Amino acid sequence: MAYSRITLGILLLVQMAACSNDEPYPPEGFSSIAELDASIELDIRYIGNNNFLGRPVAGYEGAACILSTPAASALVQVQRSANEQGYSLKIYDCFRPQQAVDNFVRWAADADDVVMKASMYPSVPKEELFSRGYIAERSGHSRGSTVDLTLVPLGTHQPQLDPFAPWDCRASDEALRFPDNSIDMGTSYDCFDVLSHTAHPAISAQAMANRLLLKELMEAAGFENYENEWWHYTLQDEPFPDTFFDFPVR
Ligand SMILES: C[C@@H](N)C(=O)N[C@H](C)C(=O)O
Ligand SMILES: [Zn+2]
Repeated sequence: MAYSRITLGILLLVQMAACSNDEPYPPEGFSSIAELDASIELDIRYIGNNNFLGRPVAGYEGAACILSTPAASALVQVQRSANEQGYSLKIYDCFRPQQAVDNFVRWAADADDVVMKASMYPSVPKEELFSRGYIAERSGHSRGSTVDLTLVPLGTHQPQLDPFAPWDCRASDEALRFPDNSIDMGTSYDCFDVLSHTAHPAISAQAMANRLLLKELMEAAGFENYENEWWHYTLQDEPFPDTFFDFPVR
């Protein structure tokens, strides 16, 4: 009798595991950009060390861009328009699970963990990154229709780099910033600084023209820029405006 109960229990566990493996991925209502348009370059920063923490972030199991299906389809339109002008989109982050945001919050609470401070937030005290609007505790990314991205010349690729070298994300000389095949946007991605505010006047005329080109292309497809970060766009007509999802990125 005891043996058959154990057997039944094991069978139930096996069945539960099989069911959970059968769940569709990405979940209903979401799409993977690589499946819709493989020409869009992916440089998903939070899966590795090249980010403001200097280490992989919780919830990133693959270098994928998952977005709500309307946001993903709109981005494919943007890619077509960018291609006509000799550029491709390059994506740094898309859907961001709540566990990743919680990881940012834990990281921010550790005042001793400042490995990337000099290169990525040199002029902002770490404890003010949230209050100054550079990172959010409830992020639009977790609603699935927000994307961090740039424009790259067609045919180029992200160069290899040492994320821990003494880069300066605000340097006017591009060679001193993190190497990136992005066109010059005035600062590096995730450079938490006033110079990253989209309309900040102290960047070069070329960098401002490049930011405005990205903005025009994105707005034409229904996205809205966040004024504190030239790279951050949200689909205005987002399908899940009140839901913060927590499935992993893969
Ligand atoms: C962390 C940065 N890439 C970003 O997306 N910031 C905004 C404010 C957010 O966290 O939603
Ligand atoms: Zn963002």
